[in-house]
Amino acid sequence: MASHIILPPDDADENHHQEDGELEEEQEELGRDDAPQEQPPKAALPFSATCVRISRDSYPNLRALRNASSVSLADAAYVKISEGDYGYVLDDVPHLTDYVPDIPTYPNPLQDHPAYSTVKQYFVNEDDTVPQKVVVQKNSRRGVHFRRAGPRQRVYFGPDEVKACIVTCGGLCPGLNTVIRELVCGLSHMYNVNNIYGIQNGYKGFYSSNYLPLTPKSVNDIHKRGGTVLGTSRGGHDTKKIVDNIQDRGINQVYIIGGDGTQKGAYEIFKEIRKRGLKVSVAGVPKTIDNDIAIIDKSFGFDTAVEEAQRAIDSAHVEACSAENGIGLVKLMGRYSGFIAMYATLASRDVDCCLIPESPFYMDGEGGLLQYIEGRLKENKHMVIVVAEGAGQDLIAKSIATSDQQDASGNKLLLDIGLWLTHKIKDYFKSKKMEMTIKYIDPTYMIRAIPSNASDNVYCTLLAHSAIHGAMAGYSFTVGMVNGRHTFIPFYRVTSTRNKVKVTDRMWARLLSSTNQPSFLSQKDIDEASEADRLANRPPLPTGASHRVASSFEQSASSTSNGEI
Ligand SMILES: Nc1ncnc2c1ncn2[C@@H]1O[C@H](COP(=O)(O)OP(=O)(O)O)[C@@H](O)[C@H]1O
Ligand SMILES: O=P(O)(O)OC[C@H]1O[C@](O)(COP(=O)(O)O)[C@@H](O)[C@@H]1O
Ligand SMILES: [Mg+2]
Repeated sequence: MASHIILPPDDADENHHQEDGELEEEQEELGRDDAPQEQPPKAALPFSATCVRISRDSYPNLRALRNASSVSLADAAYVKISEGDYGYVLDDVPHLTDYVPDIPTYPNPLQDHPAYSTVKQYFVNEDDTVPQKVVVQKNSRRGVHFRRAGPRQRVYFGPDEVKACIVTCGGLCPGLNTVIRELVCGLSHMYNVNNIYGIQNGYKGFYSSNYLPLTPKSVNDIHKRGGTVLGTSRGGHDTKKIVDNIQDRGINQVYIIGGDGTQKGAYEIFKEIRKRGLKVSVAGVPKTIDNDIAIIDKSFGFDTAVEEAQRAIDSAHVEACSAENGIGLVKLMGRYSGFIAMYATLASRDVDCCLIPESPFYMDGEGGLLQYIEGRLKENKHMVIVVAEGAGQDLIAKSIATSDQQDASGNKLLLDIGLWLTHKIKDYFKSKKMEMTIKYIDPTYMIRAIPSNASDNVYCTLLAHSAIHGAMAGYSFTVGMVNGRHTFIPFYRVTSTRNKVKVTDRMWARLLSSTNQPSFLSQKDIDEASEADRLANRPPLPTGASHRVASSFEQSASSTSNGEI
């Protein structure tokens, strides 16, 4: 592998626009290791001593990488990249040794753990990385890789040294308690850590509440409950106060569970810790019910939420079928991304129309939603509509006065698209003098305030363990599954973009073909999508795609974004 590179902030191009995503079988067996080791002394540099500062202009790949992930000028200083043969790029995560000199290392206590003694090749090779894109052609460059998660042979914290804390922030999500439980049990059982604290009610709990001591006993049953035993909140991120408290209380591992906003907060905390030269690992565990965090395959709790959303859709279907010209309308979570609505629709097969924020639609006239509903009722006598809460906000704004209110985290407060649609549909059929009934179901928090299902529970366990292994090994990162492998992802990567349903990808096409709804895309929209695809070096959409585009989208290139295959 070639030299490490940290992109310097001083040559960053501020105005540049975007141009352009189980451990054992492959591992080398790594032997036992018993003695603590001193690191070779390093000069105290502002950046990693193992890193070479280079001019970004001389590295077109790095420029593309930086542009592709929208790294801000300030954050360019923290980007840590290595290049290898055939276009291999490692988008690496920060390590304690980047800024703290002479840290001793210790043998990983797992090597003496009876439960793990049966595992032949337990430790991950330090050089293991995971590709962001797994679909390649013969001449493809190897592309961006992330450091593989998993236990390292040597750790950067001594047996009694660790003082860890756990915080949950943002909205609820099934599985939060499982992650908390597995962080506590994993730290305790795998690394013999006894000092673990819970921060109460989100970021503000760092400086405004007592820290709760957590033990495997105190968290034993919590995975069976929804919510978070620690409490959560939006707002309250004060970097200086938070890091002051981390420093004053001697915390050296910070586990932060939360969504895109929370991971941005984790990044700010990491930067302040680094500025102060503290020996503290920051590990983010991404949480989002909307599945909108970039890079990762899927967020924990998402499957559970989709399963619960099914129940609402089933009820809507029963109501719709039992009335003459019955419409069942279900509103599901999804502020900016319609993954829950899309997957619930695909899973249900009872849905006639799914509306998401990524796919603008219109109500009136030829090809509009009202005409489609009328046709569907005449044909089938009932229909089910699923709408993501962030869909159609532009339409509501046109018809009623709106204000730009925000929640404590700065998220725009949405208008109720479900109620608005209900009134519009009723008015339309009244004007047509056509009998119909509409039943509006809004399960809101019911899909996220539940315990996680079996597969999410296992997923949460693996995420928690990966976070622990990474923190013990001295890294700061967001943990995430990429192409089925657990990885350490740089904070800036998961916070610089939001994952969205791509309406020009196959998954949305599958949905269109399963509901048979109009795509609401004009030829202009399709042309623009084709151009975007072309710019991203993907095969363009076939020309001549028309109003119903499902079948033509089937031929478009496969995506590497999460949730779409
Ligand atoms: N850009 C940011 N910098 C620092 N903290 C942030 C930022 N955005 C959000 N936060 C904090 O992260 C926490 C959760 O954010 P929020 O957006 O509400 O939820 P989520 O993490 O689920 O996306 C809040 O305490 C909020 O103050
Ligand atoms: O009412 P709250 O608690 O702010 O949460 C509601 C919002 O949170 C969300 O669930 C998104 O939160 P995530 O960060 O978990 O993706 C939205 O779908 C929803 O609008
Ligand atoms: Mg969010």
